[in-house]
Amino acid sequence: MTGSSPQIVCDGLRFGYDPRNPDMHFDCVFPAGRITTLIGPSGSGKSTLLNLVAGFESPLEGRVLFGETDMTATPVSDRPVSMIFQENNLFAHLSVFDNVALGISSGLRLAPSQRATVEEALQSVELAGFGVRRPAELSGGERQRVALARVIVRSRPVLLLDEAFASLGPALRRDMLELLIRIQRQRAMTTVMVTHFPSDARFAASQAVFVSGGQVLATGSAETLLDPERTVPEIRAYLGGSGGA
Ligand SMILES: Nc1ncnc2c1ncn2[C@@H]1O[C@H](COP(=O)(O)OP(=O)(O)OP(=O)(O)O)[C@@H](O)[C@H]1O
Repeated sequence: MTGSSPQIVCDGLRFGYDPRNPDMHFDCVFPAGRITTLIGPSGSGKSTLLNLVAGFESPLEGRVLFGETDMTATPVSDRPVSMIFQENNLFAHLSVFDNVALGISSGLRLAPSQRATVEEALQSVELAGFGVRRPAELSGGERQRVALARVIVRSRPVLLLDEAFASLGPALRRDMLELLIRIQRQRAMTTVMVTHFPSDARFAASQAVFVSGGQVLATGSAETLLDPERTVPEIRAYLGGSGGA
């Protein structure tokens, strides 16, 4: 793998939570340096696919490739990935500053220049001065911004988001997506974003992967795949009458 962000290939992945019944089968490509949205009905396997890419789950067959590198057997901690979940991204007993600093040093031993890096990251997510607080003293949106600040200092080339902003209201979700886009563009991270909001997917993503029944049913440009007028019947049905506001 080169220093730049890798294309991610899920090549013939077979998986089942019951290994005797590998009922999921994923083949797809997440283009290098782009934001891809992973959409599909509830229970279709989106989080499972994301967890296979992150390394939290292991396929029974197939390979996960980051660029030319086969990551299939690589432990989560050794994959060049940052991940943000809907909740519980932060350690409750640590300050906001330390939660971000963990992205640089798991032992929280930081050189002065690294402490400055943490402060800069907090500033860039508009949380300057919040470093001394505990996560419980923040709003849900602020907690997710701390998680984004940690993504900034970790500086990994791959970013995975599993419904990261789902519990926030529409205006705040849009603000968070704008922040995400800004951070993603600065580093050209290969980004995969699971969301249940087609409008969020259309706003942030250039590519889309549609998962249904444990399989990838369609991939392509987000603009086309998420347009009820131009997409395939399965996605039109998923988007519903309103076109998926
Ligand atoms: N840890 C687990 N053990 C057993 N089955 C699981 C586990 N996690 C998920 N599943 C099952 O695997 C299937 C896919 O789940 P997954 O969470 O990947 O779907 P999803 O598309 O992300 O759903 P949602 O949009 O509701 O979050 C579902 O049938 C789910 O019940």
